[in-house]
Amino acid sequence: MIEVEDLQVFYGEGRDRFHAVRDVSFRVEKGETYGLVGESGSGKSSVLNAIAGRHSDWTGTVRLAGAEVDPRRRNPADRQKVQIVFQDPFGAIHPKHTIGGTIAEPLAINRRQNRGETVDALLRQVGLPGRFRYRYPHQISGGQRQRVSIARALALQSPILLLDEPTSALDVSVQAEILNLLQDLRRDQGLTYLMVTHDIGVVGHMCDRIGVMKDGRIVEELTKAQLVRGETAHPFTRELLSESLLG
Ligand SMILES: Nc1ncnc2c1ncn2[C@@H]1O[C@H](COP(=O)(O)OP(=O)(O)OP(=O)(O)O)[C@@H](O)[C@H]1O
Repeated sequence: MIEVEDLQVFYGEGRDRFHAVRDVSFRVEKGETYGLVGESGSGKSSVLNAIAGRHSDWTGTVRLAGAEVDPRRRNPADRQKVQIVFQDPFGAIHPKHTIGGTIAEPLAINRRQNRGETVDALLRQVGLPGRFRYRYPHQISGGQRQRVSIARALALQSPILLLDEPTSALDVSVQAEILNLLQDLRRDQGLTYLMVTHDIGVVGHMCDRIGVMKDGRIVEELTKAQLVRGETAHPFTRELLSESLLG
């Protein structure tokens, strides 16, 4: 579902040009969850934003659901292949729009019919009552807001979700609920996930494989089984895992 080859991501121009991601290649199979982990500034979000079409200064090859996409997503069909769920559900939702309006926005932009029914179905899928469509973001909890972000990301039936630290801004008590919801959705709808996380607990709960990033490169790939057995070849990964476990 996701194939990335020799991805290079840049920021800035001229003398300020910064090469943030170097020679990154990986693939994610349909139905799989692939985690990108690594210290702050290692390039995880840059990879996600390039794949999402949110940052266009990159070279390399990105194939989504079998077809190559260009950095600017000139083909409108490419814009519906991936959706992104952000860390901070409050920042991602317009404070003056109702929940129903927020979820319906991508449907309206894409001129989809039967938007009311679709919003009801999406609320149900993320475990929120239908009456929530009339509420505003400040009237619901952080966990409920993240459910709304997920509902909106599901609206166009994109086969790939990019998850950028989807639970790190939430209370510990609701983190597992959101992770369980994401797992159920992945299973029921055959979705493929690429997620960025700092949290080794989230990796253990969600990821089939991880790519460990350092200084813009993937320095090691591990399956969940290798991770659980501590079979890491790279000293940096061992350090990262022990820090996460301690933290
Ligand atoms: N808009 C930008 N302009 C300039 N440099 C940027 C920009 N965004 C990111 N960078 C730089 O690119 C590098 C990778 O950043 P990125 O946000 O991808 O890392 P990350 O691993 O996701 O970090 P974090 O876990 O803190 O989000 C960093 O050195 C960062 O300073």
